[in-house]
Amino acid sequence: MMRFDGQNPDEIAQKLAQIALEAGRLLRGMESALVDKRIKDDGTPTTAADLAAEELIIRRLDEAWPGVPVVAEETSSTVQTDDYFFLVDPLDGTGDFIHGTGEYSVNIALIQGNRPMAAVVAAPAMGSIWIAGERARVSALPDGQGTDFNWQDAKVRPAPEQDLVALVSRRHGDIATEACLSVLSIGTRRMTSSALKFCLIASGEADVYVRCGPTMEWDTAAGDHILTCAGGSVVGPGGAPLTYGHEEKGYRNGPFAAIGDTALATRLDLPVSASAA
Ligand SMILES: Nc1ncnc2c1ncn2[C@@H]1O[C@H](COP(=O)(O)O)[C@@H](OP(=O)(O)O)[C@H]1O
Ligand SMILES: [Mg+2]
Repeated sequence: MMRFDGQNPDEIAQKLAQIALEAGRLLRGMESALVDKRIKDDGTPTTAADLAAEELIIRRLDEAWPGVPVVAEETSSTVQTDDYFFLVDPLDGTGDFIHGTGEYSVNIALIQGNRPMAAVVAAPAMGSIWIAGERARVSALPDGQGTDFNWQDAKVRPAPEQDLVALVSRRHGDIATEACLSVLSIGTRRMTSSALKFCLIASGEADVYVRCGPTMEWDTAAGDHILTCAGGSVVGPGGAPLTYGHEEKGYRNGPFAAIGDTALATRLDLPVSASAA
């Protein structure tokens, strides 16, 4: 298998950005097509766009890094992970893609062991992209057929004493998440879909995102790495970082909190397991 020893994580992240840019253009081109959706076993929708973007990303990853396993949303059950593997959500926020809010993203993370080492989250319809290798950076997505990014460092902000900005899922809420948020002094709640929630915290535009309902590893790995490299953290119950590659759990995450200011961790009280959908 292809090894990554000695490869610079920031250069890997830049290559991932090119792949996400191409996948994002494909998705934008399919936005106005009549969306024929199918409801999966977990109750979430999938479309031809999810499948087309996933197929493209897997092909490009295999060209760049032959033989590295790719665990992707639509085909995860057929893949065996290794020391290194990719986690891919080709279209995170499929519901938003269908409803036209533009709040969907392309998420790709390279995992080494059980933690991410390089990642991209692109939000094609919002025109923004975030990457992280060792440092987190953000750029506008190039227009037309352009390929030039304008990378700037992404950095979290210190949490204000009061009036925190919390991001909450537009489509999935649960009582445990509300209970956890109620102990923080939240001033503004902003509904946002997909991995954009991690990235807005990484860019210092929000403070906290708590999720106790079900999510999958490909929903969180890339955003987790970007936020962590921007100075924040993503923690599970007890304050431990999330770990990835849990095939035995069907790649399901437990509850987690994504925070910009790591001092917020002591104020959180997450339940031990994820709540029902
Ligand atoms: N019952 C369930 N089981 C597993 N994952 C679920 C789920 N309900 C929602 N999700 C996850 O939540 C993601 C959407 O989160 P949000 O509402 O914050 O955008 C979905 O991503 P996809 O749209 O990629 O399927 C899906 O993976
Ligand atoms: Mg997703």
